[in-house]
Amino acid sequence: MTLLTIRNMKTDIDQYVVLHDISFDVPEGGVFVLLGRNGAGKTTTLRSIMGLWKPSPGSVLFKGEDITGLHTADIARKGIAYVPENMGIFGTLTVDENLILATASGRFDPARLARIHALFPALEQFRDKQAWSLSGGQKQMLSVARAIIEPRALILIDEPTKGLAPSIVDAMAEAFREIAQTTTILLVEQNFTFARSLGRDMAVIDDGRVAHSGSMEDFAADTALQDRLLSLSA
Ligand SMILES: Nc1ncnc2c1ncn2[C@@H]1O[C@H](COP(=O)(O)OP(=O)(O)OP(=O)(O)O)[C@@H](O)[C@H]1O
Repeated sequence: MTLLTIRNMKTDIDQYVVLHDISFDVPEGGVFVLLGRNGAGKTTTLRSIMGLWKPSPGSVLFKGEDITGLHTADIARKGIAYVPENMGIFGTLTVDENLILATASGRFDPARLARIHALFPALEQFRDKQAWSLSGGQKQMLSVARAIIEPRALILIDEPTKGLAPSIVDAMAEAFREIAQTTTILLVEQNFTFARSLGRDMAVIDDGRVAHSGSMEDFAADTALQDRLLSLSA
């Protein structure tokens, strides 16, 4: 089943056309990866889905319902969470306070909190520490944990491995595999090794357009296409 359908999305920021024409389908379940060079329009695509930029024209369908133009809070209430590149956590609040703030009710579901602690043990160990004092990897884990503190159908995650050590990237990949059992992940990623280890389907954005979409398996096997679209060997 298709969970998210993007059709002919065009997004202007001030007088600039940033997204010219974006269309792709995210199937329910697993990890869908958006790849592309710096400045291609990946973050703008996530922000447009979330209603932080207003695409016009174009449409975003979530579970078949047109959510284009809805307020961001209403889009979130439909079951979509966003983990931005800057992580969006509150440095002077503790780990637990950051998680509580991400709930609608202001209370933890103990079973969900236990699952998060199993996924990211550091968040249990440092639950009373202020978030600014965490390592880069732990902050990233906290930002992902905030997105799954309540059940969601879809989480949009922007470059979670940026600046992280390889061992932390491996731990993140493990956690994402587990999360993707129950929650579809739309992942923007520059780390191709990480992306290909997780992604089932993928699309490449280039200059505000979808330059390629298909299975990750086929894309990973086509080094000429990777070089052309991502300049991986440049
Ligand atoms: N607030 C803004 N005002 C003007 N232009 C913007 C704004 N935000 C993004 N852009 C431009 O839109 C284009 C796409 O940016 P976007 O952040 O979506 O790219 P990206 O693919 O996520 O890149 P990166 O991998 O570097 O994060 C870039 O040329 C960028 O300069």
